[in-house]
Amino acid sequence: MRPGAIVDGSSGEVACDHDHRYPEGVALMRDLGVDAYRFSIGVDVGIACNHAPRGRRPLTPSRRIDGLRPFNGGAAPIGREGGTAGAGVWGPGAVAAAGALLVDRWENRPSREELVVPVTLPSTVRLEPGVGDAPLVVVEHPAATARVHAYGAHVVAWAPAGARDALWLSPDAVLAPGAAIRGGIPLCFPWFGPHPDGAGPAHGFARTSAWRLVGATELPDDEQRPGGAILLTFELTPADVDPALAALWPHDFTARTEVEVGASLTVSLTTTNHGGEPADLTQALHTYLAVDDVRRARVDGLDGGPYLDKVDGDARQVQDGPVLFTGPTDRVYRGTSARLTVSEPGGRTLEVAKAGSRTTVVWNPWAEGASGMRDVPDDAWPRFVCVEAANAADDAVRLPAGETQTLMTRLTVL
Ligand SMILES: O=P(O)(O)OC[C@H]1O[C@H](O)[C@H](O)[C@@H](O)[C@@H]1O
Repeated sequence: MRPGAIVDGSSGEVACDHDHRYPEGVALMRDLGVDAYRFSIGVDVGIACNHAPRGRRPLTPSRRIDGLRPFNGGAAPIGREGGTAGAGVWGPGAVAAAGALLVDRWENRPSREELVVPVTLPSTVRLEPGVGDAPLVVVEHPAATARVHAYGAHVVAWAPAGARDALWLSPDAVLAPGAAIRGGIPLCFPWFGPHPDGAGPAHGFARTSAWRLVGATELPDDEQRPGGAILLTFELTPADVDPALAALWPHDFTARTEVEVGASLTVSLTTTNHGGEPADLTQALHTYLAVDDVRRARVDGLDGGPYLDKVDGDARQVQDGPVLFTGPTDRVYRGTSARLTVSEPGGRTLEVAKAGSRTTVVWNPWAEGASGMRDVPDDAWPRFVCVEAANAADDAVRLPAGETQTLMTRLTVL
């Protein structure tokens, strides 16, 4: 379309954006006096809107749409259990109910205040502008400093007192809604790697969703935590997730991320399945460890472990000795539970401990892989190695209805 041909400057670039523009759409329908509207409604909308997810305001009874069903009948009501998604021709009552639903969804969208539930921040914690409306939580505690984005519940920096940062964050990391932050500890959830049907983005929706900060607490100096620590807690429910992405994993869940900032950094991801069916998931705490030069680094603790070699067509291999880096490395070690160390000659040693994890992923893209990544400078790939506590591939998790599961990793500079 010729630029400038439309008076208000619109172009054909966005042909249909109902998801973002539904308030205008509903208003337009009202102005036009239409009495029927053909559309489809997804289970995720039913889940997100027809009951109050934990931590969110309940819908007012007049706006609930229990029993909403297509005119042609046959589809079950969309209720708390999920029900049946349907498409059909809807009558005036349904249009009014759907309009109310859309308005409710809009009115119930997380506000800046909801993304920071009123928690009393310890004096060593402050909020700074982060990504979109989701703040950056800055911790400056005598035991350690850290920076954690509520967007993705993503730790981007952690340095124990007197030490340099143990995590690598790309200087070209994109900090914008919709983008995954390159570096730190991205949370890969509820799937790791490509979406099982190829329908969604890599590594799930957790890393591109705005989590709610629901707690910031000072933990005492004791034997377990010398020097004390700060515990940050973030939560995510389907209502916090872009509905198009939430629909790709249609389960009613609460995910809770706890970040303990102290002499060690502990990150845990706890998932509760509130639905009536088991939920299948894969996941990773995709830790980018800072190293001086990955070509001189070694990972100990995986000797003898079977792995899938993703740079060799998922060939099944067995680790012999420490992991050394001589080219693109992308390995999924199976059945691992041991503590690992990452070290360099004359450099520091990082310990990576974990719990609730059967898989360890070790990754570095090397020059050829990094050259295709716009958020990694060409000369930056030697500066990190990813050692990821995960449950993936053959170690996927089936979370039964009503149950809770936790994946945890703990970093310590030795
Ligand atoms: O670029 P991303 O989507 O963040 O993924 C980065 C990497 O994550 C994991 O380590 C996978 O095993 C790799 O195959 C993938 O390339």
